[in-house]
Amino acid sequence: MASCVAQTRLAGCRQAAAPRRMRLQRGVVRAAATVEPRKRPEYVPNRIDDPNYVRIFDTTLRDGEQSPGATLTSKEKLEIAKKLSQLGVDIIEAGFPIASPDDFEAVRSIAMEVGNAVHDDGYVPVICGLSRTRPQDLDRAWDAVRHAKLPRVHTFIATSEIHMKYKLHMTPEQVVDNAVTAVKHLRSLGCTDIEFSPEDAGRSDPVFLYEILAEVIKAGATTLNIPDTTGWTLPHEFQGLIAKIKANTPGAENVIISTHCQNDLGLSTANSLAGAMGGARQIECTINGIGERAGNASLEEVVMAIALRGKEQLGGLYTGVRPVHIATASKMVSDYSGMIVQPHKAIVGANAFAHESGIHQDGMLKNRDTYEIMSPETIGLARADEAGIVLGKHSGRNALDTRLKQLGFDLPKEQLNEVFKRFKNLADHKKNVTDDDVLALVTDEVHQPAVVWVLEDLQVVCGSMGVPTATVRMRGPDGISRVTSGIGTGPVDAAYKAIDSLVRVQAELVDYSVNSVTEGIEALANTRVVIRPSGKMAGEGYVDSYKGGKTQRSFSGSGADEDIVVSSARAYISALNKMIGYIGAKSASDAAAVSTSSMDAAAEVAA
Ligand SMILES: CC(=O)SCCNC(=O)CCNC(=O)[C@H](O)C(C)(C)COP(=O)(O)OP(=O)(O)OC[C@H]1O[C@@H](n2cnc3c(N)ncnc32)[C@H](O)[C@@H]1OP(=O)(O)O
Ligand SMILES: CC(C)C(=O)C(=O)O
Repeated sequence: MASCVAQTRLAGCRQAAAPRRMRLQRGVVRAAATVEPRKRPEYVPNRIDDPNYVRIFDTTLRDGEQSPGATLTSKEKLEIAKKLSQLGVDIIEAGFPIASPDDFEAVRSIAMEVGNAVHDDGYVPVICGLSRTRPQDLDRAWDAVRHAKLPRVHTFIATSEIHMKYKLHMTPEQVVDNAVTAVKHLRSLGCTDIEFSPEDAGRSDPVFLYEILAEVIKAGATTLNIPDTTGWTLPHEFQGLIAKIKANTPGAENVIISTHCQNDLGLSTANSLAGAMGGARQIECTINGIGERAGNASLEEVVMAIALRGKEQLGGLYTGVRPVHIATASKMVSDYSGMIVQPHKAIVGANAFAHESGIHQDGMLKNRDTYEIMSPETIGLARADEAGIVLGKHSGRNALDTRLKQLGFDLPKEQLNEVFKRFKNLADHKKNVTDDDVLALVTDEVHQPAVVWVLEDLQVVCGSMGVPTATVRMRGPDGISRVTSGIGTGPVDAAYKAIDSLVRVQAELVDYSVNSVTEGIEALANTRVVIRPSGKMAGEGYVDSYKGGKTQRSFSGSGADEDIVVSSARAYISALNKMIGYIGAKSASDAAAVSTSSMDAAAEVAA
């Protein structure tokens, strides 16, 4: 017989996730190594003054958001765009403005804010919006990006036989006509940085590609992006395709050729690099490789391959990206999108710098270059002891703040105080507070949607005897704290039932996962949930228009705590807050209905 009582800030009932394999502390021996970006050439849409410079076009916010299950709020998109600017990508594809009012607003605010925040060295990212060839799409896209210092519109139409015949119901002549008219339309609006993509180029007739591309160049396109939309091609084929397009398309020498490689055969990074060897000087990619179906070329893989092997093996290619921000960008995208990074993912996976077996560990202890082709510091994973700061029970605010700044987080005082409080609680139970722990706490405190409901306390009674019961105390939107209880099939279910009865919105749990942040029984638990409106709330207003009006919108949330039930509750409340915030953004009357029912429920409980 077993039973337990778990309380916030008490360690009881902790179902710690499986301890991780032993790993060596990273960066202990080796001095911090950084890959310093070289000065980027001045931005001119259709020309790059250095033949070896490759533009990095990030499409995390557009193709990345097309990942099944990923949904980003406008605020999250803005935060990610700021991070991409810090990372130094040349172009940010911020969204598909015609897709929904939300998407339009997100692209517009990124254009206004990030697209005008010029860095000290004069760099500012180009802000791009995607558009079909339809005039209303083009107008909307231009409207969304035009306030950026460097605005771009990216228009596309499919050119493979199968797409033209079955999807578009157009003849090749109609497709060429649509493409040319679209480019001319953009020119007439005043847009001078125009990207054109022949969708499904990887399966299109190359001769038809030369023809349509020559026509859009004449009409005024400045970048020709060659998408391998279905991830069909092999690296040597894709390299050949790019080289042939450059050689056979009249006017190709006056524009930039770009790659956009999907990952259906796991070849997107290889194909992108092969494309660059074929003469492409823009590579489209996403953080963590997220994207439609199996995803897109992963920015961190492309950038690090060029940084490490560009000089020797890729004819001297280089990019303007600052790899030291890769780790924080990866974490932010994973947290916001709910798309967990697999542990063995190249560059950014949890195991990417972990060494498991004896022979490897022996080699690493003798010389880290035996098994590491890059140091973790290169991508921003500097270790605490490198900086001379060991975070623990006796650390103060200054040490925590300094470490956070080294990790890329400059928190305002209030947020720092909140993180510090939780750091101290953790340090009371955990001997070594690692960077991963600190990052989990920051994510939990800072990367949260606008707070509507706050968890104040939680207690669960569970075990093999009796009914699992949870009691929660939560502060509502009116600032009043209320307490209620719920029963469930297990402690997490009971906690969620109690939360539901206070918040009173109907939501279905679609996905739930828990990971330990570090190894050991005292590890922080990191929970991620995905929820969807259900019951009466599953109506029209909550349908995800971005995904073509066909799927129900979902909301992800994450939470971290030493206590697995508390971490689960925090994740659920974060997703609920996001859902309530979205409802508020969609319709003021709906929002009022939600908060009234939330408050009514709370008042009933209080009474
Ligand atoms: C390869 C890519 O990743 S392309 C980008 C894909 N991204 C997205 O689709 C996400 C955003 N999409 C959406 O929100 C919606 O699909 C919208 C708002 C764009 C359009 O919604 P709807 O008007 O309901 O159209 P729906 O999605 O059902 O069908 C697409 C229509 O666009 C047409 N179309 C597709 N590509 C193009 C193009 N490049 N230029 C012109 N028309 C096109 C299709 O033929 C179809 O037309 P039809 O309705 O006359 O048959
Ligand atoms: C819009 C284009 C570039 C695209 O995403 C694709 O073809 O995969």
